[in-house]
Amino acid sequence: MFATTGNSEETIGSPPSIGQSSITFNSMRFARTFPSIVSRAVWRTISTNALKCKAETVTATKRDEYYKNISAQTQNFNEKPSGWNEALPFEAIPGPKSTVILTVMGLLSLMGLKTDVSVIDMNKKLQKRYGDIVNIGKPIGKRPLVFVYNPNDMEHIFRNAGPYPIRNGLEAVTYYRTKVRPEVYKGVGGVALVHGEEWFKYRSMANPILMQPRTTQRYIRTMDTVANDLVKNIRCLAKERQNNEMPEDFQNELYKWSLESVGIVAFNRRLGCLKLDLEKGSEAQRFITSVVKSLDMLYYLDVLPHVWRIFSTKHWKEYVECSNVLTDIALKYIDEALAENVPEDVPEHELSVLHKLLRVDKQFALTMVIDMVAAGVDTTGKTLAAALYFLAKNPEKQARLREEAIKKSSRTKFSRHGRSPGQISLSESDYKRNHKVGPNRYRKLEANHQGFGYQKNVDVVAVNFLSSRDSDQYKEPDKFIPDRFLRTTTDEYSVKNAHPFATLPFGHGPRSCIGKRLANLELEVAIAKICRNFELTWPHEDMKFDIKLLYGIADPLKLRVKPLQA
Ligand code: HEM
Repeated sequence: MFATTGNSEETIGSPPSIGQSSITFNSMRFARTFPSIVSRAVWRTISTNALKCKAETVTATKRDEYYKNISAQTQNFNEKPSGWNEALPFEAIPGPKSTVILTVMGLLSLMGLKTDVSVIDMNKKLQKRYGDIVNIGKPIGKRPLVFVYNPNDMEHIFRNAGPYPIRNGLEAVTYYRTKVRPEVYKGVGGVALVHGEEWFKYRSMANPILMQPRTTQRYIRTMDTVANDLVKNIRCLAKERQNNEMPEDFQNELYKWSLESVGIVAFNRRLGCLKLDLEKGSEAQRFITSVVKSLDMLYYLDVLPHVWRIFSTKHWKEYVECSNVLTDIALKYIDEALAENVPEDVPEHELSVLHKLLRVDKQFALTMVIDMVAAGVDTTGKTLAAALYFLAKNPEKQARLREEAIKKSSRTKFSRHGRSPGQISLSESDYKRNHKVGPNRYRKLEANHQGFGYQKNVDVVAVNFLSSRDSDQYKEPDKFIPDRFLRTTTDEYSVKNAHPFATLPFGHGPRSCIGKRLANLELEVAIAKICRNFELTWPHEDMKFDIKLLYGIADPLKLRVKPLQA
């Protein structure tokens, strides 16, 4: 059922079999060395959460009862919460309100010009000037926005988001699906886009398919072959170039890897993105270009004011062009999967993710796989880029990782949960904390919700990229210090001193990232392989990081890689 069209056969270095894979670098010791901010933070927050929002544990059979319970525990939105009358009106929230910066950025984007306004600096200034809760006003075409900088307020927002948390945004995608290609999407918006009962319906169908550990387990072997292909490409690039330095567009190579990885799950086939000699007009190349470009465009269409609603901007046209390519190729792959005619009596657990989605419904499968690709390429590709950069900058940490990878590779077996006994999750490590690629967390607070002391419906942006680098939360927050996540660390570096909501890389609650297990698997396999096969160095100035749609490296990733005998 798994079609291989990529260049996966050759295994670089050792070891070839999955039980002996280099993914097994996550030994117990290393796991103790590089654990566990997010997992612990998420675990703590989930387990103490008044709403008991354990999205990943919801099974198909129990989900209705589960969510009914959550609803019962949530406040009744028809009643004003206590303290409502004493709360201040929305207008009283301090802030620029005039959205001058966003409007200027929007107008420049309308003219097709790039802006050099640093989102990070802008937020630092806003917080300094107006405090922890800032009224941004109403940017063109958007709802009124409030930025929140304090983890206590973030906690309040997430805990009170109700059973169907609303994350507004991505209106351009919704518009495309409903108005530009209604004949394809037929009103099915997709789990990342819709809200309320409709979201709950899709998410309840998708959770048991995507969030179960055995789903991840099923793809370990193929993730391993994809990572081998990436390693092979890095070897070739190093050979071709002076000083073994990666080319300026190396980030694109990492996007190819992340698309190939998520593509395996979404389309149940190798897409062939990692072929080195990929022709410009080939389907795989068109697919990569469209995915990466459409995500680029979403910064202009979604983050900046929505001028595309008024004029058909250059960015909107490019977005539509890319989305058409993406939609048509996805449709073709889905039709090919449907043509496989999987007998109805094949048990659910033997099916691939795509075939499970197709068993629900073709429309649902289409939106789900496109959402997976849209949400799973940039995020994972940027996280890998940043992780490699920090490893290159920290040779002793890199050596420790390599040593463990090599030592444990031949002994560790995968557990039935699809993890090696000591396998760390990068979401639990400093890699991820350093690279909260999703810089902000969005929630809409509902009507009659008191919010944090202000009487009004508000769209709230929890500015997580600042809180997760706040020196009040983490000592020397910009330093790559994995030991701060050790359970045994009790000094002033320990994450135990930080607020659990200060860093939320995968969000929180029932609407948190549905691809989190998958992303962690992809990253763990790739980082282990790369570290075993190369010594990474960074002989340049420090990398700049910035935010567009996501947070990530802003300079070319010109890593130097010295091939090793793995
Ligand atoms: C390092 C990689 C990734 C990071 C950091 C990340 C982060 C996030 C975050 C922060 C959210 C919003 C959560 C919230 O609002 O509480 C989200 C949502 C989502 N992610 Fe991921 N993600 C990653 C990879 C993936 C992958 C590989 C997939 C593919 C399955 C994926 C699919 C989704 C989807 C479909 C949603 C929307 C869920 C919903 O609205 O119900 N993500 N992700």
